[in-house]
Amino acid sequence: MSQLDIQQVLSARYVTSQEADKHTDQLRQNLGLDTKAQVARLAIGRSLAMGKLPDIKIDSSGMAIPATSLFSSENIGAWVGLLLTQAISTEGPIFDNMDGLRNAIRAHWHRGAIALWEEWKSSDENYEKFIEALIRRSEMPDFAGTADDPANVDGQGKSPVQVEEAQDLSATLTKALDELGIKVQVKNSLVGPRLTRYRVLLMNLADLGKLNRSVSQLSLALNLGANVVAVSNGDESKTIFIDVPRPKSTWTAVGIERLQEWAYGGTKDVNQLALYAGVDVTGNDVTLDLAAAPHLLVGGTTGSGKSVCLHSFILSLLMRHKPETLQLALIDPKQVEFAAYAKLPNLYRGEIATEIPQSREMLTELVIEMDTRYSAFNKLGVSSIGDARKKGQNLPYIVVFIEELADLLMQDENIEPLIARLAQKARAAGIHLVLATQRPDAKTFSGLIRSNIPARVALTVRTGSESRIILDETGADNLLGSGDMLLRLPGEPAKRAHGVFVRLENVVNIVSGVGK
Ligand SMILES: Nc1ncnc2c1ncn2[C@@H]1O[C@H](COP(=O)(O)OP(=O)(O)OP(=O)(O)O)[C@@H](O)[C@H]1O
Repeated sequence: MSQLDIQQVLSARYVTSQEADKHTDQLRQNLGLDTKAQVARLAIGRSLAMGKLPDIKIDSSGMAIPATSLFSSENIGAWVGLLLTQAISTEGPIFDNMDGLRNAIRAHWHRGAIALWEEWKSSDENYEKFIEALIRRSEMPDFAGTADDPANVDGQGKSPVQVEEAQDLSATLTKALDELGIKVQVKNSLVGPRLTRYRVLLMNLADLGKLNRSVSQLSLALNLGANVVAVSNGDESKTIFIDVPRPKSTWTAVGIERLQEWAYGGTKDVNQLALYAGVDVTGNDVTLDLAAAPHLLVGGTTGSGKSVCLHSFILSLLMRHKPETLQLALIDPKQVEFAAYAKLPNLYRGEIATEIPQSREMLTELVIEMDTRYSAFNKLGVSSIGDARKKGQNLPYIVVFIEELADLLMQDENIEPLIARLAQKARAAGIHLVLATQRPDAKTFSGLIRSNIPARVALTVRTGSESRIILDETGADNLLGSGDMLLRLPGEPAKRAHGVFVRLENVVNIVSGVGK
């Protein structure tokens, strides 16, 4: 039975972390708000939209705010209700006593304040841009639905499977296009995991240009955010595909079973580093070979699904390789994301680098490893890991995952040359990089690193210019969040994929089987 008593809830003070305290004050000043409680409410609201709370301990050495200032006595019931509903719907820690409530408020305040502060910085500290990004999020299709719910995951790994029935918009689409002066006939439609693909016959081919210019109006006419509808060439002359996003309650999440089916079902070619990105608009597998790529940047705003995407890449490799053919070098300045891999038998140096000096040492050692491999190749008369393997030299691939590139580059100027060197030269030595950042800006991703990391994954970003930094084109600013991504490989057009929803228990399960 719940031990929450409204009088107790109302008379309590709620304490935040030191970091959230600092950002709350910074945001109050920068946004010109009167009280820290206003920022705290914004932060808690922001965090409520970000999915399950991570299971980490958060300090309580920040400021305390009385309940009546934090929420007001009229609204506190609604806030507690929201916190509880979010905990239940994300399968987060459910609370029924004062300590649980205090922890939930502290965790949301902490996570939301950090997210808002990051978003403020990514908006170039420009008030309009910041507010525009916040509003744009709320204009996206209804994400408050249940796609993260296991019920939406197709246990057989087959897709598409609908949860709530998807609405057929053929008539609305035809009418909206007619109003834009474009006559069409919808031939049929296919309900994909998150979007419905309408196969449309253009009555007059000359209207194609007009249609491409009217995507934004068409999106708005369908009551969606600007530009979220995508138009592409169809499979017959005069036919085009119009992909229309649906409300989240009709999405089919891509479950771990889908990744396992691919990993265990396909050929285990040890000369490939196959990564499973997810499924495309119509539900087919989207994959890439990192060995050919040869290095990858994963960029996206906070909460867009970067960490989940990195887990799906790491698990793809672990499921197809044995420790003898693969080592993982993990660098995680955020300190928590890779913790579940700490006991992997094929962890490079047997540790996860979470501190800057440790990360620099690991990267230095990787450069030495690369040079040592090239000397060995010279002696063997070969020039790549593949040829060395043919001559019996069985070196493992080393894949380096860096969770938050910007943190490393900003905190130690000696790190950039090491990453640049690996990006330039490590490929033939069998060392590959996967770099993630939530700050896709020119400072983080420029120069030698940029020109030597040709494969890119963009999850949702705030602006077209952030999308261009990652992909060299816009588009990621109109993605749907929650692991929706654009994958761009050298010389190929960008492909859309909806990522695998990997949960912590999936990681723990798969990691426990490695090497057995
Ligand atoms: N493929 C997916 N399918 C469904 N939901 C997803 C998927 N990927 C991510 N999500 C949802 O988005 C939330 C945030 O994902 P994730 O933690 O990976 O974001 P992030 O970009 O790493 O954020 P941060 O930079 O703040 O760590 C998840 O908790 C989950 O609810």
